[in-house]
Amino acid sequence: MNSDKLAHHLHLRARDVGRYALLPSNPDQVAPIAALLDDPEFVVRNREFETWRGTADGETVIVTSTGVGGPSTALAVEELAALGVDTMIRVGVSGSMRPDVRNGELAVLTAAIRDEGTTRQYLPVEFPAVADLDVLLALRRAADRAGVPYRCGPAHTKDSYYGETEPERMPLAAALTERFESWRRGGAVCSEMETAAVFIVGTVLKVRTGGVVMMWSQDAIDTGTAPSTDPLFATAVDAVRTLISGVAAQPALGA
Ligand SMILES: O=P(O)(O)O[C@H]1O[C@H](CO)[C@@H](O)[C@H]1O
Ligand SMILES: O=c1cc[nH]c(=O)[nH]1
Repeated sequence: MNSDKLAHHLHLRARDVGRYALLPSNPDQVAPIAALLDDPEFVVRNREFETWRGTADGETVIVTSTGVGGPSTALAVEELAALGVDTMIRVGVSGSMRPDVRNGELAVLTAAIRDEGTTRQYLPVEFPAVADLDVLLALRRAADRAGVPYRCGPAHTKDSYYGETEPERMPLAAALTERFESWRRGGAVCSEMETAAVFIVGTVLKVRTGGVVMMWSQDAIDTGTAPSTDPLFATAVDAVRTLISGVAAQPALGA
């Protein structure tokens, strides 16, 4: 993309970004994540897309919010890739799908169940939504170093938050419950709303993607007692630093 051309939704230009992006969905999480980089600075905000920039080992890293769900996430990944970003990590919060997970554990995401609509406009649903191996390994290393409990596995990505958290009040209650149980029995770790879009759009555009989320219990969400996201943010930034330090050995897909 011409460095002067303004990305339609993100309001970024190619000169604003580098190769690396961290992607929370929540704009409120952008500044605290950027604060863990060197020389953080606000860049721009348009709609739900707020961007800050910092550096790690002298490399530019941006933090951009994607908004909730597949449609806005897909266009963020599209516009960032067009600007030259080739490595993107989803950072967020999810519900847990395993009874033995404690509130506040992290999930390093190997893949995503495409229980949403956006990615079906990119690839047939049989195509797997998977993380890039180098990004995945950097995230797992960072989670180890953070010293917090974590799981690795697939996320369930859906379009309807309340269809997941309150399926009983939906006309499709029986089907939703049965499908959710099948994801759980198949080994899904957590449920959230963006990872499938990050992985599939990233695959199509040949950029490296990964994801890490903190799992909050429904009770913690309902009572406003959710644990601090500090270990989540530290893990994501540490993973980017690892990728940057090994950058020569890890070319982007298709490079
Ligand atoms: O906390 P974030 O990262 O926004 O993630 C989860 O929370 C939102 C729903 O409340 C969805 O975006 C879901 O993916
Ligand atoms: O259960 C949850 C919690 C957070 N975000 C989700 O999408 N689901």
